[in-house]
Amino acid sequence: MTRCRAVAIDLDGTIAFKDSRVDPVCIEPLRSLVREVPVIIATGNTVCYAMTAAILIGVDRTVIAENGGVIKVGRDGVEIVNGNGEECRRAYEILKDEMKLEALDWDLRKSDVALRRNVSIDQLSRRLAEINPLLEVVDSGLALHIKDRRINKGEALKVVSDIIEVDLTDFAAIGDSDNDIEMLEEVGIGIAVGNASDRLKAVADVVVEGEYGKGVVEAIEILRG
Ligand SMILES: O=C(O)COP(=O)(O)O
Ligand SMILES: [Mg+2]
Repeated sequence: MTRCRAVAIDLDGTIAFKDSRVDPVCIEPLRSLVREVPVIIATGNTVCYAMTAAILIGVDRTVIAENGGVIKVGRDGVEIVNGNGEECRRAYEILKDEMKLEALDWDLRKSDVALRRNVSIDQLSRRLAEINPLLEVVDSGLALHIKDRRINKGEALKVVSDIIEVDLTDFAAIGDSDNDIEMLEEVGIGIAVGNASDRLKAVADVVVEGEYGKGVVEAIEILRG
């Protein structure tokens, strides 16, 4: 028995190391958990990446991608795209030469713009505010993301919670970075892994000692009570 009715889990920096290789220690525990409750990947990465990861890891095939900008409900189900992708791309085009920005997965993204982490987030945030105050930058630890301020993993989780008919207060969420803040704030139990950012640890209900997959294993043990 688990203390929650569903789990939302971040991918990079949580299930996977910083170089994107999955930490194998958490795979069997996740496969065992998904036999009890839905386990939903919520990532800043693209939707095709999220879906492939979900299938290979063996968790739920409803996924949240692009920091909540894309929700895919089952492998062959509907895809919900939110956020002002056009404005994000416009801001990138304006700033790319000036700030030497390098876009990642440009052709695969439908909502936000992901960037290599080679620029100062403060500087980029300041310039972005001048161009379009409705946009913001968030750091996933893997990439910087230019995104619509209204979009985040927490908002997307509200949509998923309606679809799967599980209250947000009955969800647990596990993550490592600033792009997980809203998700951890929205749910009943927010858990930060040991390698999490200070800002995420500050909003978490529980901070586990283990890093990456070991942290996920510890979080699952806590959820089992
Ligand atoms: O920035 C990304 O693409 C991935 O980030 P996340 O899986 O840790 O949310
Ligand atoms: Mg992460």
